[in-house]
Amino acid sequence: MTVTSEATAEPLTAAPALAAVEVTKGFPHRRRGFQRVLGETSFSIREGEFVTIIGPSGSGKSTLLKLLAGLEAPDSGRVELAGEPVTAPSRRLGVVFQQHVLLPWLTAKQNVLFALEAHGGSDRSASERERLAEHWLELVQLSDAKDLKPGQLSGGMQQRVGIARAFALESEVLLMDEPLGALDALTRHTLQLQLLKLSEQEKRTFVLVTHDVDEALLLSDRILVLSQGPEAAVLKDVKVPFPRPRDRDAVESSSDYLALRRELLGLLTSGS
Ligand SMILES: Nc1ncnc2c1ncn2[C@@H]1O[C@H](COP(=O)(O)OP(=O)(O)OP(=O)(O)O)[C@@H](O)[C@H]1O
Repeated sequence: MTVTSEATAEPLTAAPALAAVEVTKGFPHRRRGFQRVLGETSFSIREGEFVTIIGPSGSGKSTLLKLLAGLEAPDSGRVELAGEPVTAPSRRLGVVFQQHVLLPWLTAKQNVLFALEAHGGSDRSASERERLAEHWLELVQLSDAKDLKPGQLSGGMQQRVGIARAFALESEVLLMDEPLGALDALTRHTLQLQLLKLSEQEKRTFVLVTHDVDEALLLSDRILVLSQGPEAAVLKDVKVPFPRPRDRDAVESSSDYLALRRELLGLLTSGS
């Protein structure tokens, strides 16, 4: 099924930071030989926007995020970053995955520093890199644990190191694939608020993949709902109207909240 995206219909008031232009993507399939996962999909994300991609399981959310990150190439169409084609991963596109791969022999701070050194370390002095690492670890409330190694940190703390590391790299766009997906409900709840605060303080563009409708409503300016695959596309582009800065209570007690939540859950279950 190919669904026309409504996302492109909305007038752009700021430069598109990231755009998917008629992208398609498929993979070899055991029985069918080949399966097209994403049908022709187009949308634009403005500079400074927080956009979340939700959709039924297996609809192609992670695949789409990998295309946006330049980690996979589309079969047709293109991804553009500020008008330039994205053909490979770059420092301008940061990525956070569900499982952070922290180097087990390095401390939390050394993990952040290692990434800073690997990604253009020569642009900054050693003391600047130190300052950045400390700054981001403080913002995710890990100053006290900065000298501990991953094996000494809880899952939520490791996830926060990964988030600090991704933010420290200061990419223009931060793409996050279920960054809180592997966490227990309470830790997830707390980290959602930290992510909200960080994203509101930072002037950059965010793209999040999540299964969690409440997380999407709390964090996003816009939610792109993917249709049920195969050949998924953007079924609906939902604007999230809650004013910023946000807090969870204000968002969840807003008169629009329940209606939007119901609409999103309806779209996810109907998928068409
Ligand atoms: N490298 C690959 N090779 C073959 N098939 C793949 C590959 N990557 C993804 N797929 C298939 O593409 C489809 C979409 O996968 P994807 O992980 O993008 O979906 P998703 O919406 O992120 O799923 P979920 O919500 O369950 O995480 C699935 O059927 C998956 O098996």
